[in-house]
Amino acid sequence: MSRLAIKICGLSTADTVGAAVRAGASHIGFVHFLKSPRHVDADQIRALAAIAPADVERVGVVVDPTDEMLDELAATGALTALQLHGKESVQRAAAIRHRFGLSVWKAISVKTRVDIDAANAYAGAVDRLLFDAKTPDGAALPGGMGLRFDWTLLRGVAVPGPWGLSGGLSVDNVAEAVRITGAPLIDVSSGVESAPGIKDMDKIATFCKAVLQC
Ligand SMILES: O=C(O)c1ccccc1NCC(=O)[C@H](O)[C@H](O)COP(=O)(O)O
Repeated sequence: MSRLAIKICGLSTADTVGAAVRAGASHIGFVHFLKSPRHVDADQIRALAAIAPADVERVGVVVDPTDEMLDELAATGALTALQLHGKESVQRAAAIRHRFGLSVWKAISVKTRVDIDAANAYAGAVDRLLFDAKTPDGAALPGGMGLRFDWTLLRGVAVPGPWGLSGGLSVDNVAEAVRITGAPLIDVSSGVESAPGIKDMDKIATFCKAVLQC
């Protein structure tokens, strides 16, 4: 079985980028969303991304971004992928992929099987689907809330193309999540923090170790 990919999301310091890389993360994520406690601006993303070796994918997380915002991020030359974490339509996702020439991920907010099925519409329009827990109406953030969904909804589902699992993962539950879903990529944020927006280097190390043992 091939090694699972790991994305540590919401990094905002050089130390924690280093910790993620040393622990074996294949992807590092930078949240560019002002309301998030993990928000980093374009200059910070440029500096943080430069710390990682070239073979580590650098994912910019955005929510219903404007082209101007994406122009600024793309101009950093720091990102290999954009993760669309808002209500972007299939057409908007495809247009972003075409315009910016970066790999495009679409986060799919999941509560029921209907949400999983709706992801099929993005087949061919994006490079990866990321199944994440749907946050409640009125929640402060559309992701990074430490919420999980019913992983059995993904059991036996033929996802069209590369995908990943996200939402409420931690060292205590990630092996079960992988066993149930068979996810090829695991994404985590709150589960490796000591407080919202504060990544914990030890938690990053133990989480990655647990994933790599799956
Ligand atoms: O993390 C954020 O603050 C965030 C804000 C706005 C949109 C998306 C955000 N995070 C996206 C991620 O990829 C998270 O890793 C994912 O939602 C899982 O988060 P968690 O449940 O905390 O592990």
